[in-house]
Amino acid sequence: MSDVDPEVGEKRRKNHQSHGTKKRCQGKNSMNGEHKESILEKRKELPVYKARSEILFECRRHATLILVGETGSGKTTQVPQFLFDAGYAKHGMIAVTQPRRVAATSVARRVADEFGCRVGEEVGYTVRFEDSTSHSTKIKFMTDGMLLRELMLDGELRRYSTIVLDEAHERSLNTELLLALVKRLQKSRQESSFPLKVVIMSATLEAEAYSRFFLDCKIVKVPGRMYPVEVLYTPEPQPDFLDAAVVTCLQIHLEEPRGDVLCFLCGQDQIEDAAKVLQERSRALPPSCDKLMPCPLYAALPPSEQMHAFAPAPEGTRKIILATNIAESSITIDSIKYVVDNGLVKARIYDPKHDMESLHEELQNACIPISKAQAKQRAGRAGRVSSGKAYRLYTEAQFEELSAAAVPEIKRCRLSSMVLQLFVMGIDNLMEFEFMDTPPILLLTKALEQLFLLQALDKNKTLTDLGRKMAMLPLEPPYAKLLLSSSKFSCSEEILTIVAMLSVDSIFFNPAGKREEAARARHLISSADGDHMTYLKVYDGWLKSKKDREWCHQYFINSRNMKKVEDIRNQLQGYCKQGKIPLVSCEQELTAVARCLCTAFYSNTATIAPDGKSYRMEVTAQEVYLHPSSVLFGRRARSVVFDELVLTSKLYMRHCTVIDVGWLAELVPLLYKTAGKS
Ligand SMILES: Nc1ncnc2c1ncn2[C@@H]1O[C@H](COP(=O)(O)OP(=O)(O)OP(=O)(O)O)[C@@H](O)[C@H]1O
Repeated sequence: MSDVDPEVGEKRRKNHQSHGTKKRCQGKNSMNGEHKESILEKRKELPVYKARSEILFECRRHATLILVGETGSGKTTQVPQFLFDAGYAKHGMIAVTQPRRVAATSVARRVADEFGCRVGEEVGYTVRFEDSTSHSTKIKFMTDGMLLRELMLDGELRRYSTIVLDEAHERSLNTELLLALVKRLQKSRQESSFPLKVVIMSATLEAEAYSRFFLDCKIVKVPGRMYPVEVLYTPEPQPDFLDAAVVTCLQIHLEEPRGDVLCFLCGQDQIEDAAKVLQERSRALPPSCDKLMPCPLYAALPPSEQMHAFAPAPEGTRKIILATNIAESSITIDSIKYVVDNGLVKARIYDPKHDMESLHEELQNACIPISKAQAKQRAGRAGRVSSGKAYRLYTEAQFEELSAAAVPEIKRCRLSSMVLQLFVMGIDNLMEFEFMDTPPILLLTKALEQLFLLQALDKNKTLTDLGRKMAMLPLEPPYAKLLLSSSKFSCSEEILTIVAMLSVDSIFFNPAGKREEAARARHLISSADGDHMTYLKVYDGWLKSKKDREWCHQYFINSRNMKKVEDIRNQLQGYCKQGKIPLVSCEQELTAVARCLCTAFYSNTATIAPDGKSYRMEVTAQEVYLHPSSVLFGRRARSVVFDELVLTSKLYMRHCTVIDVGWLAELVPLLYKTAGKS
């Protein structure tokens, strides 16, 4: 493979295009000469473009390359095109992984535009439930979860000549697993006639640690950034981040020159609250002032609505994008000039000892401080097409106290899903498997134990048929087991609804000032059998109302989330059909649903204590409480099964359903007989 001169690269591309489909020249995205020239001019200004020869030179010499360059310097958009121009896509595709779907889809659009094709032609993307690639695709953006899925089906990944792991500083379980598996795959392919090229990229990565893991591979550091970003801190710590964020956005709107704002908040609830407050306060703005347009951006938002954040605002309007950390890395929204950073991120931390997720602060604001690397990434969303400002809603001293990088998920999350994926790939000796950061033994043991009790592994720690099927579903193992067992209990239609309902943030509104009214309305639609059965009633009621917004309003139900539920339900139904899981309904025989829940959430069962308030878990005798949001709260149900245990001020059971403990020995003999509870 030879390095190519940039102009030659352009020529090669032109030639390549002339062999392509006629559609490209006729399609919407075919570029006129002026647009093409201006894009090429902009590309040439990027720091990464200037380092092109060096990058390709080192790429040729080394199997693995680590590339570090400032945010916005051009890593994501340029490097895949350099590799293409240098011929790396001749014998296989170039895969570029992204931690999130919004990044994969938006970056693919930009690169397709620069490349001069339509998305899905030479440049495409694959994210969960959406594949925009074709036979002509050479550069494929994808979430790291999708590449893992492909690895499970084809362990050699022979369709790819090159894998670019972008935003590798984000140590999610998926990135972690990919780093380890790609290293392993590279070793096995090195000996074949089809070696695998690996490029690892980020603006904020501890390059030396990654280099050590990849056998002291080459690090290329690209100097320079596009435009300066001025960082401003608050003089005092902020007691209320939501209020501080709203006030800062309004201040920017009143005092700063044109340019959109990207404001980081924790989760959908905060975003919706902030959008409402901004909407209300903007009515009091002087008529001479530009209009203000709040624009939510979070993972649960349908992709078509997420795209509003990327579209230009109407003339005379300033867009305020209210986003979770899905907008933290990789994406460019070209109009962003100001970033407001609350310094927090929603995070769950798993406690293996008690087998529960602990949430920090109160449930609604389950946030932990971000790392310095994340703060840098957030600020880096400005300064990409012009200079910008980052308003940090914390003091400089608080910034200095932040850890350099986030704790990798492999050290703090439930690992059962990851372990199951490894087993499907034939990797069952976890102690010898080379992770970049070794997971704590307790987390691994808990994962193995959970998979055994879910019958995904047998007593010899061998993957079962059920385990293999579970791994193919895009769900955490207990939910996958729930769905796979449901036809045996003749309630797959009901379980599909429940799993879809549990996949969205919350379907109930609980607005401040109207809490009692909301509770009364919820009571009218609740089921005395518990939360899961209430979800069934709500979904049924919503369908019968013909998805009426007024009906949702009456019961304080989030109609947008209900649509999301329907969407997820349809997708899961598709998986059931593929996996030949019969779709059957138990009609009104809801005991079947409760029994099915026990098989998946086998250890999450509890019985009321003599005080009539607390509960004792059946297996561990741990003291737990019904969460106040449960419809069973205050109803003194005798025994319950629940799907989540969370620690706030007490240990709370969330999503609870009434059961008969007598079922357990029959349904989960592996646990209840050995625990002497039968
Ligand atoms: N959609 C877009 N509209 C306008 N300009 C864009 C767009 N996408 C990218 N750019 C330009 O290309 C530059 C490089 O973006 P790119 O995503 O490749 O940078 P990066 O180095 O990967 O950044 P990060 O580390 O933040 O992911 C941006 O700074 C911007 O100038």
